[in-house]
Amino acid sequence: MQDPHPVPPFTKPVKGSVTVPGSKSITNRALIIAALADGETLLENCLFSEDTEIMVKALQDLGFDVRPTPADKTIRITGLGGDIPNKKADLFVGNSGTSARFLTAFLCLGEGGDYTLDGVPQMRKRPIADLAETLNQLGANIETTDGFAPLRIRTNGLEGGKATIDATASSQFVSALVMAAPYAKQGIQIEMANTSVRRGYIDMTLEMLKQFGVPKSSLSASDSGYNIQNYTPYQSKPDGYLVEGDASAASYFFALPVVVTGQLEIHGVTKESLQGDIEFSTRAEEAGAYIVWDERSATVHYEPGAQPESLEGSFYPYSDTFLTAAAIAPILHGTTRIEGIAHTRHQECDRIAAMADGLQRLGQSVEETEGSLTITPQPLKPASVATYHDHRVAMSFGILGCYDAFGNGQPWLQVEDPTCCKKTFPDFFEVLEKLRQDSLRSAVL
Ligand SMILES: O=C(O)C1=C[C@@H](OP(=O)(O)O)[C@@H](O)[C@H](O)C1
Ligand SMILES: C=C(OP(=O)(O)O)C(=O)O
Repeated sequence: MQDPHPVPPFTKPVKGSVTVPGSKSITNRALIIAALADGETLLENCLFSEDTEIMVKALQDLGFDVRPTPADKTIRITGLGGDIPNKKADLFVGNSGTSARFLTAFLCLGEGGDYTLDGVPQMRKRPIADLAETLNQLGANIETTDGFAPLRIRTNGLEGGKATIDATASSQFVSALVMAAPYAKQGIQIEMANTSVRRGYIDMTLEMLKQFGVPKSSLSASDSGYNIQNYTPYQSKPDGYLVEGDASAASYFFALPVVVTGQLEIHGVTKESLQGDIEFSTRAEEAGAYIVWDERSATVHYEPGAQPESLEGSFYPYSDTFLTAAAIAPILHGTTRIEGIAHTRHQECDRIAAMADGLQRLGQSVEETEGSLTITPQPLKPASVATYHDHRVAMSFGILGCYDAFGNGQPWLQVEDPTCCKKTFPDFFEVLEKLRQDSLRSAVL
């Protein structure tokens, strides 16, 4: 793929269908849970991307039998009931937050192990100290490097019991603890140090514990914390566990008709998703889209000539999608103000700064605070947009680039380092181009 990638605009309303890849959050949780269960699990509709390959490779490095078959989107994995076979391993987690946090807690369950866990330079800046501290309160032995990766983890099983966590920086800390909890000697009772935590992701984790056989009576959740009992092992799923389509990835396709008008079927999504990011569909409706839901798909309609409304308010619960909203703000009517996103300054990159930079290059008026971004549309200028190794920056601006800003069908927005979307959606730009071609063809028919 050319770098920077000139995004070819849609010159006709979108008309077609797209299937979103499997959910990253669910694939990586299911891998951890299935590795802890006793026996073989078949995971279906898995995501095959950098973040899930990192998790698969880490589990293989730990001695698990994990067999991915990308052609049919399945992964077979044999769980060992809480045992971790290899006692020494140096794990590489790239820039995958879920892998880094989930594996840290998972490793602590092993007996007699000595591990290191490290990633790319950006991972060495992403928060993990609060998780390590809480695990140490629960009997683990984790050394950080001044509060960050690389970590050294020496293991002797996890005692568990009561601990406090500050999960302001990442909800993944709590999800990591919750998934390990049934194998901690005393279970885990987590008290939240404060109430600002993105509960949707923890609810997803608790729901998956139940799907893998943990009885409801062994789990309790309240505003102040979570209590997960021990001796509630996961049940393997030899007949299959179906991973939902990725709701964060779906946000790009909920936004596309708002940008280019038309009608788009999105397959693999469900309104009753385990993933909070499905709420972006409601924001697309606020912008003027009309959505019809089916059991496993949604059809998004946007009438040519409609005036897309601006978006306002908190994206805190589903902040992976704030970038989608920010990128389409230039074509919305009025000022878009996005709040509740301070924590995204410590993710794949400083996401607020990255979006502000790209939008300014495109001629937009942008104001940022520590936790918000305000975009007032201005005439668009052709530009090349930096993506800071962040898949969501690349994909979001990819959607804006589909807008035929100058009415001549010529690319005007270039996405730098477009292959960074391999983190969660390796063929994103190919899928977008196919939709454009399909839309051209349907317009001719
Ligand atoms: O638990 C998960 O699967 C995720 C939680 C969120 O992270 P933080 O809670 O660290 O913001 C989200 O941004 C990430 O893409 C996936
Ligand atoms: C923040 C993200 O990922 P992670 O934290 O899993 O690296 C993301 O995918 O937007």
